[in-house]
Amino acid sequence: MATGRLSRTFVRMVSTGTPASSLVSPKTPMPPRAVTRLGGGAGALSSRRESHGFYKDVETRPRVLITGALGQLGPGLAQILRDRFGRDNVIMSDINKASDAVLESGPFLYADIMDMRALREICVNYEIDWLVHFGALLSAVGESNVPLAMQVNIEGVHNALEVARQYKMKLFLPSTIGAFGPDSPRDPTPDLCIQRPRTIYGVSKVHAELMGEYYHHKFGLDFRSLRYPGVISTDLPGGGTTDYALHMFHDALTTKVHHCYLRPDTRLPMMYIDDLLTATANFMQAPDRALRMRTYNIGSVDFTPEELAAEIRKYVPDLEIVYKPDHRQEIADSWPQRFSFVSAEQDWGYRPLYDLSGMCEIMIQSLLPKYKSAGRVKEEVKE
Ligand SMILES: NC(=O)C1=CN([C@@H]2O[C@H](COP(=O)(O)OP(=O)(O)OC[C@H]3O[C@@H](n4cnc5c(N)ncnc54)[C@H](O)[C@@H]3O)[C@@H](O)[C@H]2O)C=CC1
Ligand SMILES: CC(=O)[C@H](N)C(=O)O
Repeated sequence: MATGRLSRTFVRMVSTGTPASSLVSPKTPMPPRAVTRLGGGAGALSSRRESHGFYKDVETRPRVLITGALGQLGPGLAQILRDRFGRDNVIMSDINKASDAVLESGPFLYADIMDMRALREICVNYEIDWLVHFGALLSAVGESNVPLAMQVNIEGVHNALEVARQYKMKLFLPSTIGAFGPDSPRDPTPDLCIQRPRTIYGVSKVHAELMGEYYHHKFGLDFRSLRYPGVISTDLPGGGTTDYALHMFHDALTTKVHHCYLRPDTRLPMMYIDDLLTATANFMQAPDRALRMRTYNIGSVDFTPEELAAEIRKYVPDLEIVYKPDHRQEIADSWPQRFSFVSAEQDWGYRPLYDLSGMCEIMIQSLLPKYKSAGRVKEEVKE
């Protein structure tokens, strides 16, 4: 069948609500772990692992499902895991419609994390070994819709935990600097300290950390979590408090004016996406014996809006920042200013590569050609 025809069929299946587990991009039929040795046609996915004959590959080539994979972090993590475990062993899923680029890149499914039956079906039918649970509402969006944030960030986590327990999968779900609050030590914030966050996002993440650790101790679930700082990437973020930093890069290259919703001296921990995704993949692969804890802080730099602006002005000297703090200021004021990640360094060899100037350099280098080709770069930028 022609790809174009299959593609339209896929879109129709999504929009008419066909059960999640039956939706695989036909552009990317999902073969078993190692098609070459199976010798069957692509797409001849069996529900019985022994028919693949690759039991021992579970360690080195696990099959991974990523929920909420269409956000800021999912596509990048899918890419890294596909490089390590094979394209078809990493299935992206979300409740949003995937772009052509995502559909071309590997298997994609519709999966709502609130739909427990569909999650079960996917995990059984596609023999999922590792569940990466990214589906969530971030801090600013969460505050504007608390009931939905409670559903997605709390009930969704319950579903992920239960599915992972029932089918003996490894579960990774990220936590955040937002899991700390104004009573936590903020400079630096260690792994273990008082956690009394003031946002529904933070509360739900502390809940996820504690529930994951409880499932680990009670049921032996291989639960792992990293507390991420604000993530800097060329892809735009999904509604958090740290988002200003990404928008500042985009505004610098286009309008040269950034309206900042935080005060100029608001310090927050941040890191570049490549460091974060590599760390996540390494942490998931780290031997269990190396982990003294199930939840670790990671990070690399911390800066304020005025420090970031000063660094970006090395490329765009006339960048103007207009400060107009809003409700997100209160959230930022309750979060860590500097993050301690010595335990991650000691236990499983965490090593970030990008400092503030390296991060700015790669962001400008990556964004500039895109904006130039779109004819949106306002004037000369120092490369
Ligand atoms: N991006 C960041 O700076 C940080 C992210 N994190 C965590 O990393 C994870 C991924 O973050 P991002 O990619 O930035 O988030 P994002 O907001 O960009 O994407 C979240 C995705 O979840 C999906 N989603 C929402 N409701 C869903 C549902 N019911 N079922 C399935 N999917 C659903 C959305 O469609 C969206 O594609 C989240 O758990 C977040 O809390 C933690 C700290 C920092
Ligand atoms: C740090 C985060 O968890 C996220 N970027 C947010 O600002 O909500």
